[in-house]
Amino acid sequence: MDEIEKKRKFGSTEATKLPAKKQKTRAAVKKPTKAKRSVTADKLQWRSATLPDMFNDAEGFFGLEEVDDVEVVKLGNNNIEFRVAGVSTEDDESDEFEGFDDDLADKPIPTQVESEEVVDSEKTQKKKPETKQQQEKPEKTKQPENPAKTNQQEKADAKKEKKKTAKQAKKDSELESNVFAALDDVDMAEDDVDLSAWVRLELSPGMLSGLAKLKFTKPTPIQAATIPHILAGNDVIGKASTGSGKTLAFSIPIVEKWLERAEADSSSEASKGPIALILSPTRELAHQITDHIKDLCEGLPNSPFVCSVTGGLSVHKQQRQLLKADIVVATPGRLWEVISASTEVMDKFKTISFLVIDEADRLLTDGHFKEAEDIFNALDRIETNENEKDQDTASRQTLVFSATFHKGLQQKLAGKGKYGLMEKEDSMEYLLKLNFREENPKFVDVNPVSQMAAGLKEGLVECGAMEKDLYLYMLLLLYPRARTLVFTNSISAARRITPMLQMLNLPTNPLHSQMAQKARLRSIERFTGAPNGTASILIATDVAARGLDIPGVDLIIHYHVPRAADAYVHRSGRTARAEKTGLSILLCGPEEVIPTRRLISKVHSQRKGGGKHFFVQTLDLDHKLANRLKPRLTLAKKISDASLAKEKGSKEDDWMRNAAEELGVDYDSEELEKAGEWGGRGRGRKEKQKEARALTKAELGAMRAELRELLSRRVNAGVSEKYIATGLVDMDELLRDTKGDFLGRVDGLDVSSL
Ligand SMILES: Nc1ncnc2c1ncn2[C@@H]1O[C@H](COP(=O)(O)OP(=O)(O)OP(=O)(O)O)[C@@H](O)[C@H]1O
Repeated sequence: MDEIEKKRKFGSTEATKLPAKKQKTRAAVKKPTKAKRSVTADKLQWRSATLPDMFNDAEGFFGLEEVDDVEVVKLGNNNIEFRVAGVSTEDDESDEFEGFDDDLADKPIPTQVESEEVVDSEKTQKKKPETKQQQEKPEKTKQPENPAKTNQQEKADAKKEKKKTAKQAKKDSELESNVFAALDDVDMAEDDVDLSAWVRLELSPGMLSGLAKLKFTKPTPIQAATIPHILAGNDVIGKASTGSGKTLAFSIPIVEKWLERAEADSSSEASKGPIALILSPTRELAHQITDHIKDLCEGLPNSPFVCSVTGGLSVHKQQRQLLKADIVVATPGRLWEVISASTEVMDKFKTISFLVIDEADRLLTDGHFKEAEDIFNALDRIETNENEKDQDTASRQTLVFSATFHKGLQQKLAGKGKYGLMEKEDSMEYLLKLNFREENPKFVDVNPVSQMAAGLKEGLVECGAMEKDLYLYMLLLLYPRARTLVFTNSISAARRITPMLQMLNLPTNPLHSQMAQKARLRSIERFTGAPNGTASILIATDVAARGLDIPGVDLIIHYHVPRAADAYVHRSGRTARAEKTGLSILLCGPEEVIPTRRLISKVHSQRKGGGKHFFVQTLDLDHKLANRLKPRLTLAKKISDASLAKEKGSKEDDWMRNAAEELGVDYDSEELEKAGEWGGRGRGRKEKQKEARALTKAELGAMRAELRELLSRRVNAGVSEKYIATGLVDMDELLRDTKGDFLGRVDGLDVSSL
């Protein structure tokens, strides 16, 4: 950017009037020491411009590129020409860009012909560097003026050449040994990975090297249990806890089959149509699955074209991509929109060998099923047409995966076949909407006892209804180096909590479905971008609950108790993934105690045995400390609420002003309010909003200053002689010596009595 800025500046007319010193330098380099050749813009050495963080170049959106050492010459007819340094034997002093030529700026612009002539003469001078053979060949036509001198010269030249060749050879051999060393490193890295645990699955060598590159030394239990069935051609329903590698459980066999197909059809260049369609309930998850498959295929000599079809790109573009796709990962709504608009695209799907439904219990219920059903029906239709016969069962394989399935699935699916299932109304009737190829899909449940990841610890904090913000703040202080995901049940709560925590100097980002896609990606990026060991907080709704594999999440806080048990399982599953550990804490208000007990008993029902079982530990936070933190929290809340209310108010004002204009009446917000706009339900809240809006800039400024002062003051944590100084102190450290007064006399929640 700097370079470009510099060039732009020099290119302007003011820039031509350089200070005397600069003019002098320019005069010195003006001697043509290095010939330049003309090239087209696409031949220049463009590279991506690094944007300052504030521009947040999500997805390379700005797409800016920069280039160095290029002279831009104005030609006639508004044309410009790019000149770069050609091969030169002269010294390199002129390499530094010294601005545009004064002559060019001051002189009339040359005509097209003149400038072309210049370029041509340069071209002829500089043409290609001579080959070694040409250099060695003596020029027959030219007679030497002084043979003795020429002889000497030739000797010197030959010596120079020999030296140059030796130097080059040395350089080459160094380069070669470096390259081989690097390759050895890669081989070593792959050799180091013991893949014997994968052998039983009989995967191809290409696939094994892909897994070695990912450093996955052994299959996870769900992979070991399902891959052989999928490779054998069975329909599979796979259940395994969150973060247990379900994505690769279906992706490895799909890519294996694609490799087989590609080898068999190596004669044909054109895509035969996709081999697999993978459906996912959210965009983020679809992109994540796509990336995961791409990572797996990275080292393959021949890899499939994986294409995600979600909102965000134009329908036409996605249709074009679908025509050449080998594996399609899609959200149902968008896919249906894209394929139902083109029979050509729709027809491509008759080659599907695998239909995968990830997060099946969510995708086949909720509001998603209508579009998913349209897709299934269309797939059945084109397959039937293709085979020109009525079909009861699909010829494609159906693979269904999730960490949670409705209660009763285990007994009902295991070995009883789908017809047995149909009779039971409370069973997985949504699975029966799928046209399985087999009567008995293989049901694989690798965690029949617990749905929760093995490395997960669960805790609960009981607090007053109005104290949730305070206890959330305390927990965040307690884990000051954690990557924490806080779940709320509503978008408005996520919107409110984010600025409040930001006011308290905590690095917080929001994530909910009313944010634009780019802002969502940016939030996740910022959340994950914080260096390890530093605080990073994401306040999210359940849009982030399913499937997201955000690396290194340490702590989940349920600000609201989730409305359903499966949401609790999936939210908590964003931590303790891939055999790591993590903590999930529920903030439980008085009105949430009964639903919480019900929820925990449901989630841990399989683990229930005789006696007391404390799967969720109650954490007793220090109320004295809470009281000391209250003033800063209250102030932060007031300031952020005021900012939100002002923002909301000005939007409402705009809306009312527009409405009044359309009606042709005068706008008077007071009048309209009196006329009932603020009355009725939620009046108290509206009153508060009104108060918050009424705060002046000066009042807000004073509150900010007070908060700053509070945050800089130390708070006596009541633990030995140590203090909380700012929002970012290691409370773990503080608590290390305590006798349990803070983290508490740990009482378990007795699920056996539920
Ligand atoms: N064989 C393996 N060895 C080590 N890590 C693995 C292996 N397979 C997958 N992983 C890693 O485990 C993590 C979790 O995998 P994945 O996202 O597929 O989990 P999941 O079971 O689909 O979880 P969820 O139910 O939350 O969607 C990923 O980071 C993935 O790269």
